[in-house]
Amino acid sequence: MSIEAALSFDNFHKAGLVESLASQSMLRPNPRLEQCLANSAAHGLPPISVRPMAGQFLSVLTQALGAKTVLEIGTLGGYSAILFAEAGAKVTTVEIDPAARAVAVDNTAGLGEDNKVDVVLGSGLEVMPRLAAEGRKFDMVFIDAHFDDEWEHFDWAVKLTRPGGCIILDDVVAALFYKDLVHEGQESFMTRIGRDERVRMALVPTVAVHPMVPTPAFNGFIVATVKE
Ligand SMILES: C[S@@+](CC[C@H](N)C(=O)[O-])C[C@H]1O[C@@H](n2cnc3c(N)ncnc32)[C@H](O)[C@@H]1O
Repeated sequence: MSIEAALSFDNFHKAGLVESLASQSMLRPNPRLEQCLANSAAHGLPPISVRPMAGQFLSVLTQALGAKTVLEIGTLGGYSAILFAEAGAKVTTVEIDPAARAVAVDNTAGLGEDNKVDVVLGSGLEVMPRLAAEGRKFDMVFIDAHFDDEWEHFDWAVKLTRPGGCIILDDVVAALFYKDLVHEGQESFMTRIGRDERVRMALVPTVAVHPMVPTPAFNGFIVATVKE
């Protein structure tokens, strides 16, 4: 096969197969995560937690950073919160929907003192200023709260992350398309974040299967580190 064929756009059609091959070889069985997904589905939560491979990335990142404290905005049933906790962090996770919060409390029960999950009911923009007023700082902040208030969540995340710590803003590419912000010269939450001198950052584009759409989805996240 030629290099051109190896890099062909058509290969995106096989993104699902590549992800499945990678998942089969790289992911290990995890009864707590499996139970979390089953219990979340049984309670009617939508299948929108991070995909298993993306979750594994978050887990590896937590360990690589040595993160002991993680703040998450958008808990759903607690799938990603469990990954942060199992990677060794104490997790504060914020969920606006009381029904989802109750499922997450159930799913995250029984973790140890050093990696327990505190599921706070409220919106990110209510809870983040409160945490900042308490002087809280986190090693890592993960923002995964639908396509809303990206800049505002990111701004608070910078204030709540220790110097050298890390922020992940998920679903950036999908949000840009959702809000019709993909045009030459277009101002957006991404360009605003891009001008933020408090952080260094990169957009990591992804193509992955998603249970809600039949074809592989083009998405991506911003990873940023707060300057020392
Ligand atoms: C994509 S899901 C989170 C998935 C979760 N991080 C995981 O991977 O398991 C988004 C969640 O954010 C919650 N949410 C939406 N807007 C929010 C906000 N402003 N503050 C807190 N939670 C919010 C939704 O109710 C939903 O449960």
